[in-house]
Amino acid sequence: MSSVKLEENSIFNQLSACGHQKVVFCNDDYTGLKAIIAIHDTTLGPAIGGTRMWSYKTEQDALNDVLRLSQAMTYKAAITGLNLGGGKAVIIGDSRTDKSEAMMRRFGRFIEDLNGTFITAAEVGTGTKDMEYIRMETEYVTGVPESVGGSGDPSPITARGVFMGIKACVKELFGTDSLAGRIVAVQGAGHVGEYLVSLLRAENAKVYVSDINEERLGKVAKRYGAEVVNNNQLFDLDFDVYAPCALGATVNSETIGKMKCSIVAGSANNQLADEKIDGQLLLDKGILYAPDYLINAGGLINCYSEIAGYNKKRTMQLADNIYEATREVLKKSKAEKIPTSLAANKIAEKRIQDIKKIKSTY
Ligand SMILES: NC(=O)c1ccc[n+]([C@@H]2O[C@H](COP(=O)([O-])OP(=O)(O)OC[C@H]3O[C@@H](n4cnc5c(N)ncnc54)[C@H](O)[C@@H]3O)[C@@H](O)[C@H]2O)c1
Repeated sequence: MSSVKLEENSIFNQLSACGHQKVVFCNDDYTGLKAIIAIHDTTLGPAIGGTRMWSYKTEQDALNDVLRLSQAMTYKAAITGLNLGGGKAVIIGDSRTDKSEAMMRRFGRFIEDLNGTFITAAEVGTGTKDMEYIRMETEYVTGVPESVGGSGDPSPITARGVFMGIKACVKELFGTDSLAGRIVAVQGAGHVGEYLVSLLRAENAKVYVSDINEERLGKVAKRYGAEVVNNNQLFDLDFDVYAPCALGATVNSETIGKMKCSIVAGSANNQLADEKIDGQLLLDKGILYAPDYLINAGGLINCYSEIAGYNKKRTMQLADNIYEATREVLKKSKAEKIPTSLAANKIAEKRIQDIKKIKSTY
């Protein structure tokens, strides 16, 4: 324990509060690059996480965001059984006007300096083209286009993981994981939503689908034989599974009050508006919630596969493992009478502690 006295709002205190290992501030006046790379935990392997480019109002906002997001990546990798740690990067700026090839390549050189302890991918405000620029300066980047040896669109893998999460919940409640005759409401007919609808329909589930993009909604519904429903009236309907595949925070005290379903399982990030309050509300109401960061881990699995040498069959297998991982979370939640979100966090933390212990021997 250090005897150094730190100011109340010191960065070191902030790092200690969430257990971060390292934060790197990257500055380059020529390209205008101002980035922060946060490495949360590398017990399980190199820290992986996307690079977000955003017009943060203050440096502190950027730091808060990168610390929060990198910690979440540690949990996601741990619970999915991947040998990866958690990290994240943010670039401060407007991705539409401030980005350039030189800036992204300079950022790639900062990543290279970290010698493989941090691997990045595309996130909000960055895309495959940016990853290609970063790749020119470092090999520690994933999510480059298929044409240059990458793994391409992760959405089919993400949908597969969500499908497995739904099946695990259905098994828990109904004793069989067959979806034939079950009713699933998919909110959001985008990349993941469309693949999910196709998997559900292939197993003869009845599917309601909603989206604010009418054209896309109509196309997806027609292609797979799903029923279009009004997004605002979704919770008036009776269905077994609510699959949020559009926005976060759609599971909150108001919507939980209206829900008639018995399962919540979808791809959207941060589905619970307040993890503690809403996790408990769902538990009290007897609604099974498949933690979002577990069942939407397909994107991360895709990146992992890219690092290990892409193999489609192996990648699908890893996504299928989400079934057993979800079963384990549900079992723990039931045994300890705790929300599934908390059960998932505990399982992730235990895996990290266990591996830390075995690595401590010479
Ligand atoms: N693509 C992936 O591999 C992946 C991985 C992990 C998590 N996710 C998360 O899953 C969700 C869906 O991702 P995606 O790649 O399919 O995105 P997408 O942008 O392709 O699709 C989102 C869809 O939701 C619709 N939508 C937006 N607001 C809506 C609203 N209020 N009500 C209903 N529909 C609405 C949009 O019109 C769009 O069709 C996002 O939250 C994303 O962060 C995606």
